[in-house]
Amino acid sequence: QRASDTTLARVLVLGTGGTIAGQASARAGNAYDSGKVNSADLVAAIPGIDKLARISAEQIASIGSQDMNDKVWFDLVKRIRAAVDSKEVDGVVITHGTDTMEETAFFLQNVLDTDVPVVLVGSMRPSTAIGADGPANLYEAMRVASAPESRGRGVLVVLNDTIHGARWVQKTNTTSVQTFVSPDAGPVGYVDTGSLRYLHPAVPAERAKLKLPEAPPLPRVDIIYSHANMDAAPIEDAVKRGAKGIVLAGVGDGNSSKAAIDALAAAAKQGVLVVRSSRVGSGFVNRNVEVEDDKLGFAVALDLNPQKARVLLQLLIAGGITEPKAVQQAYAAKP
Ligand SMILES: NC(=O)C[C@H](N)C(=O)O
Repeated sequence: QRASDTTLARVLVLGTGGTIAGQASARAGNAYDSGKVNSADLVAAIPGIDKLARISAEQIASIGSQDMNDKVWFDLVKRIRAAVDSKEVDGVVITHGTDTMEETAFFLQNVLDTDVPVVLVGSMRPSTAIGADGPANLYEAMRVASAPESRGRGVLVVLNDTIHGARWVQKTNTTSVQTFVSPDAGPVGYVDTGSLRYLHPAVPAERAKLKLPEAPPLPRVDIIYSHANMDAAPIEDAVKRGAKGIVLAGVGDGNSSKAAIDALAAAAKQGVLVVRSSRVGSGFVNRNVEVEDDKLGFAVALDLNPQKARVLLQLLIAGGITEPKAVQQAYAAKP
């Protein structure tokens, strides 16, 4: 960081861990431990990144994103809001594991109310790997976060030269560096070390304007995975353990066996909010096609996959929403 660089954007890097901060382990040839390198060291190792922005780095957590949790989410929101409110930043980069990156991105999108670019970045190979993808991804995320044309696009995910929107992005491959895709919408743009291209102009976000409770945890919402020969037990168990909402990761267009649908209807009657989504990985779940949503009191997740549908339902319940109709409206919004 040089004093003469005051024309450069100010970007705050918030580290949470993940493979991008991973280090090789002796367990196996390709083994590693997530979240070992802090974000300041990740940035310092990238030649030329200081020419993109005036960078400050802080550590919020050091975890694999399989351990991502409400506390880290609330801490991220608090720090980002403080930075935005005090006008100390022009952009934010969050280093994050890829496993639950889409959930964190979607959560932040629903609760942050700012035009400042917030960009999540990770990697599929640890920092010590041959051909580590983290440095290029982080460089590109910095480019995106520091660019004025990234303003007003909501929360973004950058990996492998591609920029995705929080609503649409999902991890689709267990190991490939080309793991993130947006099956129902396509990416919002492309970035490499020399260029940044958005495919469409920024449209003002229809924000869900969801109010976060003062402190974690968010209400309990369970995802129930549907399959052949499905009985009612997993749904009845979820109700017994106090789930306030159930997201069905249904077969096909968000469907399940008669026993499971009956159990969901019984849960809905007791005031548990039920949202049907699909385990398929792309496409919309529409209302009343094979399931009588109006009659049974269900909402459908539309394009949201089960893990994102869960986050939204948690936020809605936390915000005091109790009616399936109001739930349905929130799923239709495009924050
Ligand atoms: N590629 C990765 O980042 C996977 C890792 N388990 C994580 O999500 O933290």
